[in-house]
Amino acid sequence: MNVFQAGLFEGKVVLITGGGTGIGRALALAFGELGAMVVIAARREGPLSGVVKTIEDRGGRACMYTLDVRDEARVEEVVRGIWQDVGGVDVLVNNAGGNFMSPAVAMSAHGFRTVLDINLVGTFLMSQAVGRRWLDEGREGSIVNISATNAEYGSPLMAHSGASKAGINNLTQTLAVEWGGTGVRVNAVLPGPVRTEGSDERLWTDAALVERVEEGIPLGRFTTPRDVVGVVVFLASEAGAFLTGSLIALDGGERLRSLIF
Ligand SMILES: CCCCCCCCCCC/C=C/C(=O)SCCNC(=O)CCNC(=O)[C@H](O)C(C)(C)COP(=O)(O)OP(=O)(O)OC[C@H]1O[C@@H](n2cnc3c(N)ncnc32)[C@H](O)[C@@H]1OP(=O)(O)O
Ligand SMILES: NC(=O)C1=CN([C@@H]2O[C@H](COP(=O)(O)OP(=O)(O)OC[C@H]3O[C@@H](n4cnc5c(N)ncnc54)[C@H](OP(=O)(O)O)[C@@H]3O)[C@@H](O)[C@H]2O)C=CC1
Repeated sequence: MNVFQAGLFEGKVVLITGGGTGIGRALALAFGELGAMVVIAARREGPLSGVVKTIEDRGGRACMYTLDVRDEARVEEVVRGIWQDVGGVDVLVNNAGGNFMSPAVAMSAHGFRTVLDINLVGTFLMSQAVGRRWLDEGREGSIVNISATNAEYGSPLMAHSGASKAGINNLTQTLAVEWGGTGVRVNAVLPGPVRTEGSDERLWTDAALVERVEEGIPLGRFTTPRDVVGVVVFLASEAGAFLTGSLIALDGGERLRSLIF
């Protein structure tokens, strides 16, 4: 993004979960272009290695770890490895997420728990493993959580996702208060619907519904990964130095649709 100063994240390590696809991939490429050492982590090796190669081909620095954010022992092992390999983390983006569409009455308890575990428990485990080290070392840091607008007004057909994102918003504000004293900032970005490989496959399968929803957005289009990049980079940068516990909606006004008459 050329609105940001070249080399803005030179000397910084940015860890992005789910960095192999969609929004996470866009974030990884952007931080790479801004000079960061980019560390990406997710379950599948294939998408991760593609992103590392792209960053390196563009002259940046990146590395990857396979992990499932639900696996507490693996999260600890990976974060310990990052501290050993690249000297720690300056920015953590909790982006890994899961979702599928189902009426609440038809959703299995395991399906509900799965999404809560990936989105909310995963965000907690990653934040705790990184935050603990920041507090021990008296080191400043910034966490940006990728929440969603469905956290705020209920989430028909995505009860698990809405509940998990509401939990992420609350966790964001709790950690902002608990960790603010040592210069650790914790914020969240709440995108509206974004067309990505993961969401196209699982959520936006009804073309007529997608068109109707898009038409109702005051700014006339869905959120893009590029929109998310702009706000996350801002929050992680010096320009966001006095922001903590902020929940920033990024939806072109979509959540205000009901106000249209
Ligand atoms: C057009 C309307 C606009 C409304 C505006 C809303 C505002 C926008 C809000 C959007 C918010 C968030 C969006 C996103 O998060 S998009 C990201 C999508 N990407 C992903 O989901 C990628 C990762 N996903 C996955 O890995 C999987 O989908 C999953 C989350 C399911 C986890 O995979 P895992 O392998 O761990 O889990 P299992 O496959 O073993 O399944 C676990 C249980 O879940 C049940 N399940 C899975 N899929 C479905 C489905 N499609 N329908 C019903 N149930 C499902 C599965 O059966 C398992 O349960 P059981 O053991 O009981 O069978
Ligand atoms: N698309 C949308 O409409 C919106 C998305 N969001 C949020 O944005 C974030 C990114 O979503 P998006 O880019 O659309 O979707 P994608 O499916 O493209 O990305 C999700 C990423 O998370 C990783 N991931 C999923 N489960 C786990 C896990 N258990 N452990 C580690 N990594 C995991 C996946 O990699 P792998 O499978 O290799 O593990 C994948 O790279 C999510 O938090 C999502 O909820 C928010 C609002 C709207």
